[in-house]
Amino acid sequence: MLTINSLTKNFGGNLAVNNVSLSVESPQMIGIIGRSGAGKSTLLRMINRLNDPTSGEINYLDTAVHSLKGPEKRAWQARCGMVFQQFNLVPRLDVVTNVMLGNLNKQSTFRALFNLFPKEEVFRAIDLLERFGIEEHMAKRADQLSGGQQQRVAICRALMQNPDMVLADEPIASLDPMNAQTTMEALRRIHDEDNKIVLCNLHTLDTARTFCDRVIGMRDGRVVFDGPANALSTDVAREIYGADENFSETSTSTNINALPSDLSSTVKAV
Ligand SMILES: Nc1ncnc2c1ncn2[C@@H]1O[C@H](COP(=O)(O)OP(=O)(O)OP(=O)(O)O)[C@@H](O)[C@H]1O
Repeated sequence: MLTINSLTKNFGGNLAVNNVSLSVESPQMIGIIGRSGAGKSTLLRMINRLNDPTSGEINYLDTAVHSLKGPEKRAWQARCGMVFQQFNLVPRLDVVTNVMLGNLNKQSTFRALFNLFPKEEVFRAIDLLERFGIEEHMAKRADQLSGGQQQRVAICRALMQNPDMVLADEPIASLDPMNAQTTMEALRRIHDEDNKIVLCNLHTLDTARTFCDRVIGMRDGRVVFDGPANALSTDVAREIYGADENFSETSTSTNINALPSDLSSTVKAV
């Protein structure tokens, strides 16, 4: 389905992504892990063409993604739903309008500016909010929601255009453990129920193990591990993170059960 060949991105001498090749043969939930600066975001941003590759190829079915330009490139970007760490919602707009903005490139800016959305789009947005358990907040301003609720709104917005795949760039990095779990469950449902590829940059190993079928480990722009989540041993993690024997997985954890017991019970009680 998705094949990446010798993909490289060079930012003025800084090799952010270095000769990466990988292939996704069927819809999978894939976690990309690695320390800060390993090239995870740049890889995702090349797949949806927010960044142009310096060299290499990205092919999806019969589309040569790496060479798309103009309207074809924008059409491709509509096929990749993006979810960002900071949600990127419009804070003063209500939740349902934020979701409908996911279809912005399919409707005129004039209509969007004046909130003139067709009824079917309003219903579709509400259906998505219902699906992820946030319909009761649909009339609130986006900035009145918690971080986890905002991230689920952002996921609904990404789904509004019925994308072929969802690319999530550190979707839980700003969330507390409870909200991180709900957000990962929502992303997993997109894979399980809609049969879509979900590619998700993550900082935490336990999240990758719990929610992903496959894990890609990046270090210094290269892929240094690509395998099933259950093959992600502590030794492999050390190799990915370039850490020594003092490396502690719990220090990267967002799992409520992996937190110190006093804090864990506080979080569970909320
Ligand atoms: N627009 C840019 N201009 C110049 N250098 C960049 C740009 N974007 C990323 N880089 C550099 O490319 C390298 C990889 O960055 P990238 O953001 O892809 O890593 P990452 O693994 O996603 O890190 P993080 O987890 O901190 O987001 C870093 O050295 C970064 O400074």
